[in-house]
Amino acid sequence: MDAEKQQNDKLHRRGLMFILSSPSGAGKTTMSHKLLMADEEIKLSVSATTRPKRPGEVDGIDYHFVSDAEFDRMVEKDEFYEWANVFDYRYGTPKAYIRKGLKEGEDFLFDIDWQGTQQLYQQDQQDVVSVFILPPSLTELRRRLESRAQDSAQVIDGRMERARSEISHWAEYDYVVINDDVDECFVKVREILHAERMRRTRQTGLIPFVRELTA
Ligand SMILES: Nc1ncnc2c1ncn2[C@@H]1O[C@H](COP(=O)(O)OP(=O)(O)OP(=O)(O)O)[C@@H](O)[C@H]1O
Ligand SMILES: Nc1nc2c(ncn2[C@@H]2O[C@H](COP(=O)(O)O)[C@@H](O)[C@H]2O)c(=O)[nH]1
Repeated sequence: MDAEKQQNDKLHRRGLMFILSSPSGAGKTTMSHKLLMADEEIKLSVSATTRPKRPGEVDGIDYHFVSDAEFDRMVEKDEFYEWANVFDYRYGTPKAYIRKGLKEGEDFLFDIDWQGTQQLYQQDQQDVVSVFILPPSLTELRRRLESRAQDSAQVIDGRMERARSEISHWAEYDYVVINDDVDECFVKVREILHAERMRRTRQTGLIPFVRELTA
């Protein structure tokens, strides 16, 4: 067990909502997978979506793939923390699982767009940490979307058309990182998470700890 884990075990703290956003193809899914592999204390918030499954995606792991009717039902029953229309489909964060985990001090990773980020800020500002990932250039962004080879040319064109407007939201985020080299970008994302966990206001166990320390 490393020193940071020991510290976290000793001092209770509030869970945080760690958001990664970017224009499509800039690399937030790549960063999310690396973070989930490297950090056993953070869990993915699995969104519900009406978009069709891509090759290799697994229901319940990458998304909860739901019908339009099921999404309507979830909206009606107020089961989402936030939801938005993105690229002709609907995406939303189911509420129950996240609320319970946060109360217990768990951290959650969100791969959501700027609309969802704004909604989470409005509801729960103190627990949100947001990171915007920029591509090094739009040429490279298109190259990545094409090399991922999971979307049709028409879908890729649509995502490229929206890239500028997505990027225009960069200044609404707490942190901005450029994903040029995967490993360098990942180190930065991980450092942000580590530092945010140590924020005094999140470490609710500090007061009793210091009291005991100085008794
Ligand atoms: N720094 C990088 N250099 C080169 N390729 C990269 C880099 N980061 C990610 N990629 C590749 O670019 C493609 C798009 O990345 P990824 O799927 O992570 O993007 P995304 O932001 O999650 O997109 P979406 O919003 O469409 O899900 C993938 O094939 C990924 O392997
Ligand atoms: N507001 C939300 N946005 C979400 C959610 N889940 C994913 N997303 C965003 O949608 C686009 C497209 O994702 P893709 O998997 O189809 O490429 C991307 O920007 C995601 O971040 C959500 O629950 N709420």
